[in-house]
Formats: sequence, C-alpha cells, structure tokens
Amino acid sequence: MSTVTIDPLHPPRKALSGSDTKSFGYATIQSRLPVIVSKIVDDVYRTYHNLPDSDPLKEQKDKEAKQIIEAIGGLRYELQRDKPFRPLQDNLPDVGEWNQALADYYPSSSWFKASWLFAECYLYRRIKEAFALTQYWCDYDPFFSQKQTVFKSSQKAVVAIAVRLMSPTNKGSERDGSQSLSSLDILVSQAVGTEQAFFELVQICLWGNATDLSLLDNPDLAKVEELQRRVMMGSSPSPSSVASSNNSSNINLDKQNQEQVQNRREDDHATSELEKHAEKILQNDSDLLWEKVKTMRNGRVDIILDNAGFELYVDLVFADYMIRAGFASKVVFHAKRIPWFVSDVMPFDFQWAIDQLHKAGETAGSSPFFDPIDPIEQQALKDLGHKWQSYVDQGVWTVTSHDFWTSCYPFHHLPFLPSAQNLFQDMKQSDLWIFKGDLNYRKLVYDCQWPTTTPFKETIGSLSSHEEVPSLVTFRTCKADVVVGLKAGVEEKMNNVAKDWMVSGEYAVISFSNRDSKP
Ligand SMILES: O=P(O)(O)OC[C@H]1O[C@](O)(CO)[C@@H](O)[C@@H]1O
Repeated sequence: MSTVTIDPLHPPRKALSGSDTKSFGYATIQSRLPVIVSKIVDDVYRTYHNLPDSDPLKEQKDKEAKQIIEAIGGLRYELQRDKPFRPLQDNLPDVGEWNQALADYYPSSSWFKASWLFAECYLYRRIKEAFALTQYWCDYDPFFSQKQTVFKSSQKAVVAIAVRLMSPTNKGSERDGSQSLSSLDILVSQAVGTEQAFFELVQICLWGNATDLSLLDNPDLAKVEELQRRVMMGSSPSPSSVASSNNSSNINLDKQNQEQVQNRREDDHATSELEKHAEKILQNDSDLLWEKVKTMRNGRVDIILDNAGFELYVDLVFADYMIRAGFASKVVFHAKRIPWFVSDVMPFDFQWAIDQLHKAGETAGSSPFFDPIDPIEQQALKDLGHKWQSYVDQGVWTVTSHDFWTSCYPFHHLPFLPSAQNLFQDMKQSDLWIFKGDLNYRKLVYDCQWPTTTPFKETIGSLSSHEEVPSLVTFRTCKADVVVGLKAGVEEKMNNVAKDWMVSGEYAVISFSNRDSKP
C-alpha cells in the first residue's frame, strides 16, 4: 500500500481560502459564520432561561451556560478579527490529532489565512470545545431546535412521499390473509419500475440536499417548502403508474379512475418538473451509477450522511428502496460525532427522525411533532416508521459515527490516516460509497482550485486508484466555488445563466467513480 504524505496544507491545486476576498470562503467566514455563531448564543440563552426552577441543577446549569455564552462570544470575536488559531483545550478523543494538525500545518495561521476548509472545520470543533468543557451541557446540540424547525416545515413533502411510497394499492385478499403491498414494493418488483424508481429516487435524494440550514441563514420556512415542493415534483412514481397494473380492488371504480386521472396529471407535472430539474444537474453520472447498482445483489452500501431532517428522510427513502429492490441487504449510515455545519446528522437525529414517523401514527388526530394529519397519511407515516425501525432492529441498517468525518482532513487521506484505519478497514467491505452534500464533496476533491473540466476521478486522488476503495458517488447541490467534471463550455455558459451558480444550491452534480468489481 503506497504511503501518502498527509498534508492538508498542500492540496493538489491552490486551496480555497478566505484570503481571496472574491471567494465564497471569504464571504462565508466574513458574514455567514458569525451569524451561525451568534445563533448558538441565542439558543443557549433561550434554553437556560427555560430551565424549570424545580430543576435541582438549575444553578450549576445556569453557571455553565454563561460560561458557554462567553466562550462562543470570544470565538466570534476571534473570527471577526482574524485572530490566530489556538490549540483546543478540551479532552475529547480527537483533540490530540487536531492540535497536531494545527502545530504541523497552521502554526501561525488564522481564519482568513488558512484554507477555507480547515478554518470552517476548526470553527465547528471550537464550538464543540465550548460545550465539552462543561459537565451539564457537554452533549448538548445547539443546532437541534433548528433541525426540528426545518423538519417540521417539511411536513407536506414528508407526508406526500410517505403516502406515495406506502399507499397500499393492492389489498391482499382477505382469504389468504396476504399483507397489502405498498406501491413501492410493487414498483420495485417490476424491472422497469425499478429502473424508473431508481432515477427518480436518485433525484429526490440529490435535491433533498438543497434545504440545508447552513445555507439558509434564516430558515425561511416558505422557502424550505418551495425547495421541497421541487423535490416532491421529482417524487417517485405515483400509485397510478402501479395501480394500473393491479387487479382492481373493491375501491369504488369511479373513485379509482378519478384518482388515476389526478395521479396521471400529477405524474405529467412531476415528469415535466423532473425534466426541468434534471437540466440543473450539470454533471450527471446517474446512468453510470445505475450500471453499477443493477448488478448488485444483497450488497452493502455506505451512505456518508449530510443534513438531518428532510435530507435524512429522503436518504432513508433511497436506502429503503435499495433494500426492497434487493440491491443491498445492508446499509451503513455515517453520521457526525459532534454538532457539525449546523444541520449535519448525529446518531441521535437519525433515531429521532424515525421516531417522529411512529408518533405520527400512534397519536390519533395529531402527533406531538407533526401537525394533525388524516388517517391515511398517519398510516403511511406509521408504516414507513415501522419498516425503517425494523431495518434498524434487524441490523439491516446501522448508523455509526467516527471522528474522521469531523476532522480537518480531506477524504484522500481516508486509506492512510492512522486514526482512520479502523473506519477504512470496515468501509472497504462496502460495494458502494454514497457521499451526500456539499462539504463531503469539498473534502472529496480536496477543496482546491481545480479547473471545472478536471475529471472527477482525477480530483479524488487515491480514492479512485486505491485497490481497496469501492465505487463511489457524490450527490451534491453546489454550495461552494469548486466544481469539477464539467464538459468544456459549461462553466462559461453557467456564468451567463447565473453568476452564483456555483454556490446557490440551485445546481447540482452527480459524480461517480467506478471501481472494477471486487475479486
Ligand atoms: O450541508 P452541506 O450540503 O454539506 O453544505 C454545507 C456547505 O455550506 C457552507 O457552509 C456554505 O456554502 C459550505 O461551507 C459547506 O460546504
């Protein structure tokens, strides 16, 4: 195995950095990160003010909350005045590696001088330090309330997808007591349907990334709903594309015909929206991905997650499809060990999301989280929640977290970094790695100034050549000024279409690196 010098200071091309005042990194460090940090102060302040007087530890918690607020305020001051980085002072397991990287690569650097990637990762690790230095707030997620808000505002899309996936369109006959099959089950049982479902679910999974909090400075819930309406328009085929193949159940035919007409109308609209959406995918390797996936049987898929809430929900929809279609019999979800980039998934968020689906089904009329929904919608959410919980209980789905994902290191180093060896030894058993979102993309391509026409496989370094790295794909909506794999002329064309095409989240890439099937 070749050894690679581990040096985030010298990426293959000039690193993106806040030192370039025209860069998105500069704009992010200058104006967006201080807002994100300030909202943490607000959240902690609100939380400790709401602590009940009956809490026997209220005094200690109040004292520590003030300590956190002071530390976060100091962090914002350092950020805004480009103060030098300082070593971390907590005692988390990764503190040694972080401080070694600081000493080795950025001994006298600062927020606007270091690489954007290092500065931004260091910021979130410093946020964690402020909580880790306390006794009663050490496991507190200052972003959880925002994650909940955006997920709650996603209700329409969450429910619509559940109903379309789970609506029993083929009642088993009472006599043989067969279970009703959900439309997704029926869909994946038909080869064509599987391919059709694959391409549509890939798009749902891709666009679910558009609604992340680090981009939405103030989660404008109307904007979240609009973004998700677009995702919905790429939703999986409605029951009508399946119902027509079913024996008619005892539903009133008129009602069924009306539904089919309505679904077909929605389908046509969805298809045209889907086509419109597809044009916004500037590099689309989903065909190549399908060539790989369709050969998989009972394989293992690793999904390196991005945002909680709606994006996680559509990741689970995609993972469910991979299981039902028989392509995979195991999915490993990689979450973050600490609060990260505002809305990234932690293990708690993963189980919490599945639990909300149960609750929607268990509480008649309304659920503690979602607004009141009708019995059909409740049943669809409940069925989905039960199905997903059964995957977790059976070990078909496992969620894990490793410090590597919240380190400063780009992913080229995954096979070589000593502290990531246990992670890599496990992940190399996978048949397909799926990286979700913008930050994972930036770490895949080393967050540096590649020409946009550079082939994706060239930009991921060892991950496209290392013999033990499987095929991988990235589903990414563009939110940073590094994009690779584009055909000649696309960048120039996009510069005339929308000046902010690289960072708006409006455009996306699906980039695939195929590896020969493993021996
Ligand atoms: O949640 P995602 O898709 O990884 O997006 C996070 C991205 O948002 C930003 O914070 C701002 O674009 C980037 O720094 C980061 O890569």
